[in-house]
Amino acid sequence: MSAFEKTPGWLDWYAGPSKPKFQVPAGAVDAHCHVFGPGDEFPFAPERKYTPCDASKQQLFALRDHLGFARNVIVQATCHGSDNRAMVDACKAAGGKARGVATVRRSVTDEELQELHAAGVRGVRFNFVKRLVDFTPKDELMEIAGRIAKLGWHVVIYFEAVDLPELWDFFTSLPTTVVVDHMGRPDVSKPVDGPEFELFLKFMREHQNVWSKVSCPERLSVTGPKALDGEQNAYRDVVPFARRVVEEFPDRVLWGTDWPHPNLKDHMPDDGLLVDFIPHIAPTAELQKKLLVDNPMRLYWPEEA
Ligand SMILES: O=C(O)c1cc(C(=O)O)oc(=O)c1
Repeated sequence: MSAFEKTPGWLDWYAGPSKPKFQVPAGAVDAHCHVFGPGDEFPFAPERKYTPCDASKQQLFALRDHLGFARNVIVQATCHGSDNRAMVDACKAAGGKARGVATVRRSVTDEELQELHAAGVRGVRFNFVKRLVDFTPKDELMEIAGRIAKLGWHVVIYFEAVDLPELWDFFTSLPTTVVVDHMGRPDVSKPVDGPEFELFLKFMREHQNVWSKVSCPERLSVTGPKALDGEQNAYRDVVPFARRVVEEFPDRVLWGTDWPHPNLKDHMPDDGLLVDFIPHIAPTAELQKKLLVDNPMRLYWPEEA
């Protein structure tokens, strides 16, 4: 028994995912996933907004192998706050097959940043989703960005589409590569060529340093169908949005499972079927290789790319 009690209604990750029908290209990277604890070994942060189930590094690596991926990028989950130990432990255990994205505070020392770098961390995450984190002043974030820029790291940003106008000036002054989580969470019930998503495309078009993860259809979809029971055409309403980004910015897109899928309320997807979503948004072998191999390798393993 864990000392932690899960948030009421918490959905655990899907056990026994199917084998994807879509075979990912050799060397593919799952560029957005997390580990949770285990809480008894790596306690969740006191300031967390949710308490998840455990999702260990061994379980993550088993999923990687099952789905046919070669590597992972493990993103610090907000339930661990700025205590990066679980993520760092997973990166170290992966034997070079994982990189990390950390959460740090202004008080982080240069020595600590160097240790994170040695463990495989190549970026920091700034989170603006109000249900997940407390507000951090922008001057603190900008100071952190300036420091990590010197290490060659990038900034990952997570925000809701409605907040992009207000955050625009801050985002466009960041001195690093900037990677947007989950396409900036578009409202996919709005038109793909409407003003809200057009602003996001403009953000990428006018700023060559901005990349996007075309991930999380299971989070963004309104009408489904869900990636369950062998469904090969899951989350159809998200396809036009993700495909648009992949086709317009083929060299600045990443894909990830988002396993273990924190805070899903409706259903937990079969991760094998999530992989089968990829050819719908990246329809050619060339786009698939850029999305799954070339782009993440350039960003996270430039010495091997
Ligand atoms: O939408 C979310 O709830 C969510 C949460 C986290 C996190 O807690 O770190 O990460 C994600 O990529 C997505």
